[in-house]
Amino acid sequence: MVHPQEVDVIVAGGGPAGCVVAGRLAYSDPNLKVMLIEGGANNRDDPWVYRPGIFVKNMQRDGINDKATFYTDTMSSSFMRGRKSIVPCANILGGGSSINFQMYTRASASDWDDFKTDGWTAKDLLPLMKRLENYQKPSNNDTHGYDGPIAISNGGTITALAQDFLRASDAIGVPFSDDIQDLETSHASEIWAKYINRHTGRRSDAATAYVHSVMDVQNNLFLRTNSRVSRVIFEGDKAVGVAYVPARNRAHQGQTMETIVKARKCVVLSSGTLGTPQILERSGVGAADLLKKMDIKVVSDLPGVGEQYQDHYTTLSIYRVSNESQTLDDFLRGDKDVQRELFQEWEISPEKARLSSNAIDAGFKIRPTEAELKEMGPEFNALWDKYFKDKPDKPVMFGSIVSAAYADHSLLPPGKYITMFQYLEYPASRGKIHIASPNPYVEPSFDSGFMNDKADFAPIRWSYKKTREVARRMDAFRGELTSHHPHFHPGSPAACKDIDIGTAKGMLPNGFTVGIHMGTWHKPGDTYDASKVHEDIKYTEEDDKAIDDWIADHVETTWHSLGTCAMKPREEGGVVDGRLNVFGTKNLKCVDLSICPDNLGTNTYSSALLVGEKGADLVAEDLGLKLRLPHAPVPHAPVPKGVPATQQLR
Ligand SMILES: Cc1cc2nc3c(=O)[nH]c(=O)nc-3n(C[C@H](O)[C@H](O)[C@H](O)COP(=O)(O)OP(=O)(O)OC[C@H]3O[C@@H](n4cnc5c(N)ncnc54)[C@H](O)[C@@H]3O)c2cc1C
Repeated sequence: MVHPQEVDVIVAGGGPAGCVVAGRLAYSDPNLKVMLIEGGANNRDDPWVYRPGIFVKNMQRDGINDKATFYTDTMSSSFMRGRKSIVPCANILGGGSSINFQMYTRASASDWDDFKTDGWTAKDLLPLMKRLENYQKPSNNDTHGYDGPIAISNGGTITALAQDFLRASDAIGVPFSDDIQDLETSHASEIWAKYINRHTGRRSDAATAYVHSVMDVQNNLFLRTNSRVSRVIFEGDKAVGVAYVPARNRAHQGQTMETIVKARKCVVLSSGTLGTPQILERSGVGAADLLKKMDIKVVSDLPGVGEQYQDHYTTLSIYRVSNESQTLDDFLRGDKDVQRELFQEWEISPEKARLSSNAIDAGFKIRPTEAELKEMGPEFNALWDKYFKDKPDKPVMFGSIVSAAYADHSLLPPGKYITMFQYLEYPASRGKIHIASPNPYVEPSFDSGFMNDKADFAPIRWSYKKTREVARRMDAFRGELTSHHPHFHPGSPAACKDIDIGTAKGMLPNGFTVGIHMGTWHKPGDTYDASKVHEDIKYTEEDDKAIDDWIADHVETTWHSLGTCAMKPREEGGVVDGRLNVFGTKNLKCVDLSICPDNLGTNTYSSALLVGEKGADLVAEDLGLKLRLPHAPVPHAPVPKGVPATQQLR
């Protein structure tokens, strides 16, 4: 199909939010011409996207993987002991939803209320939260939806390790709940849901749900992939179109080859937290000082563009588990027989296959007790008083278990592993991103800001200890993989102990070196006794320092970027108003997670979809349209029944 040079609405960026806006608007009126322009490739029916269990492959940085863009800190950071952080972002249609880990959580009600913007309270947004979901789990509350395009389920299998984790979490005071994504619970564990359709075993990505579904039944949604939007075209302060360039600048000796498409009604920027501010700045919307230095004509002086970058912070610790445990390690390591078996299983019965899962089957949200708070130091306590104390629905940390090592297996000893992820949900640290040139191919200047507020160390330190106590209490626990833990002094009682001797001998029964003794180098742990009553490990100040150094050396993105084009008053550094209009412009909206003025305690796919749904409503209102519900049938997925699932046996 030849693409028109003029449409009604242009959506720049095909992540979750952009897919929702483009798909909802196009479906609402077959006469409305909508163009979605995405920098990455089309994800349609890509088996490396839709098979859930292979998601880690999307994080390979081998020069071939172009499903992600890897943003690297421009300067090394003294807060991370001279290190630079790397934040991978999606570069494919569907955005993060095509490559993410598929973990389903939702923000707390107070997170939305804290936006302090009309129309954006949790109560206002609840109908939209429901509208997007095809919730396929049993539920104990009425906050979920059953007729939407995005499937949420427990996936094909849940490992016994997840049950082991839940039991051990209970033993340290984190109770089990059926559903902690009820917008209120902040201290409990659950079987962690996934963006996987339980009937098809496929990933539930936003492009398949909102865009391919409409393109299958209508011809007014024009999709342009591998095309990077370089800038918005303005007539005065009115957005009238965009210019885009080929995603890879291989032709024409580095010259930019722009194509212009006109938008009769409006332009929506949805290029994500790290993409959208760059487009704005290249278009003349940003801090006037910065733009003038680059000879960019100022359309609207908005110093908040690209500022207040936020994320969640991940540390991970890896543990040995028994040889009998069901983990994905052999599959991930590249064992051909295991890979063949698992891929075949997925082809034959995806509804119950091991690959119809992300192997992240359980997790928790936690808040500290009074006693724990006392140990967390003045910086965090000041933050607690300001941010958490009066908001009982806000968790401080998330923890989850992966039934495998989330690591490069070529660097690990043989064996079976679990990974404990620790996620800081509301960091106080802030970063920023700004263009370094008007040229869309030049890398921006990026400061992740990770750990630049000291208050962020204590909760991560606390949650490392918590998840370690959980791991030690699991029946399957067989030691700590010392390379993936803090380097405690070898004489400290807190020092990590690697694989237990029984597990080592079971794994390498003919090994002559198994169990040899050489001082601190080789000292296999005692045989593990699962029936033992555990005492919490006691940490000294020196131990805590070792944990903080480890945090500085290893803390990373949770891939949950937000906040660089905040929805707040212009005089407070805001970029968009409550209707997502960019201040000082006309017919231009930002609709993605860049608009969040504050953090959201959740894995952010649900929030990106929600911002997309809200954005779709706002544009529809502007254009005098009414959205058509339910949405077009999702390809490959059975039509939702619109009723809550029961605990069906398969
Ligand atoms: C590796 C990874 C793992 C994650 N795991 C989870 C998880 O398990 N659960 C969860 O809830 N969330 C997870 N997330 C987060 C979630 O996917 C994101 O929060 C969500 O995708 C953000 O949506 P968005 O629409 O704001 O932007 P994005 O998803 O970033 O989409 C932006 C889109 O715009 C495109 N783009 C950028 N610049 C341009 C340009 N100039 N022109 C045209 N197109 C452009 C990009 O290619 C991308 O497709 C993960 C994210 C990643 C990257």
